[in-house]
Amino acid sequence: MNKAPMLLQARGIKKDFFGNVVLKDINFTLEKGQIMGLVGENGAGKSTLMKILFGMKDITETGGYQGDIILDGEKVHFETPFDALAAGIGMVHQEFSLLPDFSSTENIQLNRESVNYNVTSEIFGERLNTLNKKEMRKKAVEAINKLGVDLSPEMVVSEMPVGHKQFTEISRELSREKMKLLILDEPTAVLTEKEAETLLKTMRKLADSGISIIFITHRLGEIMEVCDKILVMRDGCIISELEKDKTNVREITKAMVGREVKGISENKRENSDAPEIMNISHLWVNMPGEIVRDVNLSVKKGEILGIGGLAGQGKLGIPNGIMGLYQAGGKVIFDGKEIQLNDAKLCLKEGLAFVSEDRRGVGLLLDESLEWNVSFTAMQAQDKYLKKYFNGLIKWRDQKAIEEVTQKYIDELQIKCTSSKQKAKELSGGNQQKICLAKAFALEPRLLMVSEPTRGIDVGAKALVLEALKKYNQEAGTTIIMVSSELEELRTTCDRIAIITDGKVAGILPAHTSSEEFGYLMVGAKDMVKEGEK
Ligand SMILES: Nc1ncnc2c1ncn2[C@@H]1O[C@H](COP(=O)(O)OP(=O)(O)OP(=O)(O)O)[C@@H](O)[C@H]1O
Repeated sequence: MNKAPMLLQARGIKKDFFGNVVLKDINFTLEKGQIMGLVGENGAGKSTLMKILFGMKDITETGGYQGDIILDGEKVHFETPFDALAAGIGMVHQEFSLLPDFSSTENIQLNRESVNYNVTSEIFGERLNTLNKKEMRKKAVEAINKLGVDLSPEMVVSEMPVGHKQFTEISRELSREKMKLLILDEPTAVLTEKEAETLLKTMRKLADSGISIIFITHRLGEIMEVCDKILVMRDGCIISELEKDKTNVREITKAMVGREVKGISENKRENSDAPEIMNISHLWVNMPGEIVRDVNLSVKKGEILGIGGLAGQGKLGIPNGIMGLYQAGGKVIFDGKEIQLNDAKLCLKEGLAFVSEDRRGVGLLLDESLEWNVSFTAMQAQDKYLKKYFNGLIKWRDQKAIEEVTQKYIDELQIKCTSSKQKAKELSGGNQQKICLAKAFALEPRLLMVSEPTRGIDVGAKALVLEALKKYNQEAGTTIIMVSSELEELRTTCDRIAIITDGKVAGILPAHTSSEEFGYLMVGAKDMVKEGEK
């Protein structure tokens, strides 16, 4: 068989951020129509390498890079994403680069019309009036159809659940003409299994039409399903290059972390006699795409209660509603006292904490240090990590306490950073997720809600994060409500799992119940379930 022509070659790529070397000597080639998987632990350097290929300002503003990139036989050096776009490279980033106040159609079409990558909404607003909206909608719908998903072209980005935002990003790239290379940085992290499957199929179609794809994901099953070859990165180097047909998930994992990865120990606790700590009755939450209609739940003190279900059924709406991030109604009683809904600050004061699934949107203060991120909410809501003078009249940051608590969680969660003073935006995605957890732990809540806690976390660190939640639950006695789209992760971490369908509780089963039974609840076949409370 003839080898496909080469599209891309990277030769001796090196990158440091102010002396911190994050890419050492990267060499690889990519053929036309080939899908290359890029895997590695959190902080291995995957996103940095892709940002170089796409001419991102994080790279140009930090001294550029060394080495050569050859595209279609010509040496290229992109100073801005526009240079990369003009050369036929598209990229879907880990963080969304959408305009929140505009619809999917506008986002899909505007970025390709735009002349300035970071152009403000005001300018877009004016431009919008002069554009042919009917034509734009038609093209956006074409791109959405290419992807094969159920996405409303009219929905405004700020009201979309994360999965829809991701599809808008991908549709935007698909609407570009003359695309040669598509870079997808963890595109499936915010998608459900079914949505991810759709995306993988589209990727295969695109590759068959001659477009090359670089695909970063922590879900190794997806790598095996769709890639032709796999590059494994560790600590800024390429550790191995594997052909899909000659490798397996175990070998890839071992290459990534340099050791065999231990599974997560199973939770076999049954504490049915524990008293109730939270009672949720007739809860409704107006979270677009994750509407909660009528949820009734009793949470037991000291347990880890899992909340699962298919995307769009309302599981994400529950913690978001209780914590006041979306409009909610109904009654929530916590430790004998009714929680005032729609007031996030009051919830924090009552001893509730929430790690959102939307890490960048509500999770982090990106321009601030890790110390500030970990301690800020506790300082603001609970007067923690403050020194008080004159009977509390004057409060001042307790720098030593702040440093200590941040360092404690950097060690426990193995957060990869240069120091606790580093800015949050400089951390890799997975390590940012760990900071979100540290921030919640630092609040020492009586009840902690976590939503998609392992999103973007590598296979090695996943067990670490789940074990950290269990340890925190056992040692501090904190009750945890964990929302996740990964049933297996719920089954190994929780005591009981409630499945949400159509905005209501379809049933609650002990975590050790078989996946099949949970599956029945998810698809509304309650009658098929044998055991549990239903
Ligand atoms: N703007 C920046 N300034 C300083 N350091 C940075 C910056 N961007 C990334 N880094 C560092 O470069 C290293 C590699 O990060 P990168 O985001 O490439 O990792 P990754 O492999 O994509 O990880 P993840 O799987 O968690 O997304 C990390 O140690 C990170 O802290």
